[in-house]
Amino acid sequence: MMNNHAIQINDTTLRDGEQAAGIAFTVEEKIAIATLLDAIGVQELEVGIPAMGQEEAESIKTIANLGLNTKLLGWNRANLSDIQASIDCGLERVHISVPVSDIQIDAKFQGRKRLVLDRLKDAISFARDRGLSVSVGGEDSSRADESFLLYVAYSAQEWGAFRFRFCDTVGILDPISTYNKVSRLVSHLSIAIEMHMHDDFGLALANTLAGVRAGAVSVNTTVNGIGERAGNAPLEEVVMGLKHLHGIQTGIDTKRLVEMSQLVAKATNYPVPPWKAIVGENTFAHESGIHAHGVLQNPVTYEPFAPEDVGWERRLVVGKHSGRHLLLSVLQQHGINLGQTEIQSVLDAVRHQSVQTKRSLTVEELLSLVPQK
Ligand SMILES: CC(=O)SCCNC(=O)CCNC(=O)[C@H](O)C(C)(C)COP(=O)(O)OP(=O)(O)OC[C@H]1O[C@@H](n2cnc3c(N)ncnc32)[C@H](O)[C@@H]1OP(=O)(O)O
Ligand SMILES: O=C(O)CCC(=O)C(=O)O
Repeated sequence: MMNNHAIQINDTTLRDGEQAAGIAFTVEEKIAIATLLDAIGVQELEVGIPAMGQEEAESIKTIANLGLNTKLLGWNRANLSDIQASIDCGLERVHISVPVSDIQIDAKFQGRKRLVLDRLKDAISFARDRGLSVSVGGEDSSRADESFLLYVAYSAQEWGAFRFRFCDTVGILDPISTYNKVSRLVSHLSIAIEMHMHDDFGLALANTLAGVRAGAVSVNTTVNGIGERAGNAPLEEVVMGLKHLHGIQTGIDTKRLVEMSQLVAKATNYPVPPWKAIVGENTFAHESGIHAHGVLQNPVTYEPFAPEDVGWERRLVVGKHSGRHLLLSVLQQHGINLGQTEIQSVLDAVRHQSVQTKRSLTVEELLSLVPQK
C-alpha cells in the first residue's frame, strides 16, 4: 500500500471520449454528463475543443455557465486563435498541446522543434497575459526523445504552466516503462504531472496507476474508457484501482459509478460489455457452482469489493455451470426443498436447457424444471 496522497481526476469524456469514432453528444447529453461528473465529485473536466466552431463553443459556454464546482478546461493547439476561442467560451483554464515526438513533429511541424517551442511559448504567454491557468500536454510523450520531452516540460514550467500532461498517445507503454519515464519528469520538475494513457494494448489503467506510483498527481479518465481507437483509462477503473489497489481516495462518490457509466453508455449509443471491469453487468454475477457455493458462505471468496461500493447488486445466476448449492438456495427462497437425487436431475435439466437456449435460466424457467409432486 502507498501512503495516501491527493490524486485528482481530470475527466476527458467530453473531449477525448467524444473523439471516439462514431460518438457525438448533443448539448443536453453534455450537460447531463458534466453535471453528474460534478455531482460525484470529479475535480476537473476537459469539456471540449472551443476551436471546433460555433456549435461546439456554444455547448462549452453552456457548461461553463452551469455553475458547477468542478474546474473546467478547454483543449487547444498551440495557436492563439484556439486560445481566444477558449476565452470566448468563458473558460479560465486552458490546456495547450504540442507534439513532442519526432514522428509527430515531422508530420505537423516539418521536423522543426524550435518552431514547436516558439509556438508553445507564445501560446502560454498569450494565455497567461489574459489571466488564464495553463496546463501543457506533450502529445506522444511516450515515443519522444526523453531529453527533448524534459526540455519541453521544463520550458512549459518556466513559461508559467501549472501542470504537464504526459501522453501515451498511441498506448504503447507498459507499467515499467511508464514508471521510469514519469519518474524522470517528476524528479526534474516542480509542477504537477498528469497521466493521459490510451488502451491500445489494454494497459491504460495499469499505466495510469504506474504513473501515480511514480509521482503523477493528476489523471485523465473517460467514463467507460471511451476515446480515440481503443479508448482511454476508464474513470471507474482508475477510481476503484486507486482506492483498492493503492489505498488512495479520490474524493469521488464511488456508489454512483454504475449510474455514471449507464448515462454515458446511453449517450454514446454503445452498450457496456457485460464483462467490463467495475461497471459491466456481470461484475457481480455468479453462475459457476464453485463460485456460487463460496459466495453463499462469504462473498469475499469471489468478489474483490462489495457490489454496493459502485452501485451494483450481487446476482446469483442459474446456468450451465451452476451446482447443487446454488440451485438449492434459489429453490429454498421459493419454498421448495429437494433431496439429493431430485436436485441432481434438476441440475442436469438446467445444463441441457442452458445449452439449448445459449443463456442462463430465469427463476421461472428453473421452477418449471422442478418435478411436480
Ligand atoms: C492526440 C489528440 O487527441 S489531439 C486532439 C485531436 N482532436 C481533434 O482533432 C478533434 C477536433 N478537431 C477539429 O475539429 C479540427 O481538427 C480542428 C478544428 C482542431 C482543426 O481543423 P482544420 O483547420 O480543418 O485542420 P485539420 O484538422 O485538417 O489539421 C490539423 C491542423 O492543426 C495542426 N496541428 C496539429 N496539432 C497541433 C498543435 N498541437 N499545435 C498547433 N497546430 C497543430 C496541423 O499541423 C494542421 O495544421 P494545418 O491546417 O496548418 O496543416
Ligand atoms: O493533451 C494533449 O497534449 C494530447 C492529448 C491526447 O489526446 C493524446 O495524446 O492522446
